[in-house]
Amino acid sequence: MSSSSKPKVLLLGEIDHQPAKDAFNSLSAIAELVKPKSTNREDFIKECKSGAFNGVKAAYRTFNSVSITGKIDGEVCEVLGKKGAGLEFLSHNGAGYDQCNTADCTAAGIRISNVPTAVNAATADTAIYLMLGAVRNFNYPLLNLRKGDWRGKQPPPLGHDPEGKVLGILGMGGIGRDLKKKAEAFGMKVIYHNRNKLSEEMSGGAKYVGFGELLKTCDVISLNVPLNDSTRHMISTPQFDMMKDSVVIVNTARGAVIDEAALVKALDSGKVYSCGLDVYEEEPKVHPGLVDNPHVTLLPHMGTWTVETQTEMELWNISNVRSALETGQLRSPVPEQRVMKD
Ligand SMILES: O=CC(=O)O
Repeated sequence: MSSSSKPKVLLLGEIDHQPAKDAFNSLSAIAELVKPKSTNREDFIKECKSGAFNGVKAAYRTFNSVSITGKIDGEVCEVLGKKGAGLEFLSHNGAGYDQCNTADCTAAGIRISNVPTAVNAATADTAIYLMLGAVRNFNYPLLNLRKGDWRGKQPPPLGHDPEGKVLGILGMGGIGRDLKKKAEAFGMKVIYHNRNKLSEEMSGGAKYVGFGELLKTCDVISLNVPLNDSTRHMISTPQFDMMKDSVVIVNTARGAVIDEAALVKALDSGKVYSCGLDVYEEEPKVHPGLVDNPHVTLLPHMGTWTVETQTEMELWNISNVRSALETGQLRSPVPEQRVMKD
């Protein structure tokens, strides 16, 4: 096949791990691999309009490529999709694809895939770390030790044991289910709320409860839902008001699922005992009320940040691109578009 007759694959962002670099480069047998020259959205849109990506069938994108393209919204879909470069498949390297507007992509004939499953264990591990940090109040003594002040002038406040506490998992997808198993090893009782009640086998016997009951009855609440119009700020002041006093909040999903300003107020009032967060409403900005609070456990979006998981995610994402090129179908299309066919 001459290179001009091959479809193009657009790489938006970087592939970091050697097995995945090799897998991506092997696509050159069936596609022309192209990268944008642009480093910002304005230039990227101009580059699309210049025809540089015409004939692009599939694109591999990373979370950080948002710095090149901005959000994948109507404006970007216009120049990349069927009225522009002709992109048909957009493979997002991550479980959460809220940077891509699915309705705009659908309208432009672009089908999206994400990376489920591969992220589960590492993200659930991160939730466990954050939960233990918050429940045991480990951040406060940790800060004193690093200041050379051992346990501080006063003994640090006592933490709590996870043993015997009720963990409510909001969103019982793959990550939620993995977290359930791990939390049970700490002696926690797990209940969950989800759009749909799962089979006994899928839920591993965890009790399904309504949203309100979960808010009212849990000692620890972990957020494991995708960010979309119906989950944005699903936890705000009215929901905090329904929770038990001294509840602990854990978020490894997306920051905007929680109203961050309302969380800071609930922490300041003592309604929320502590929280463990990996994600924030306006990353990389973190609310000063969180940064300045020595009792909360915070990470800078590290949920899947391990060699094994990152490698597995990159390989999975490449398998979506390959499947799109070879079969015209994505391996793991996003739920909103699962019925979309040619
Ligand atoms: O945030 C990480 C992911 O969405 O996979």
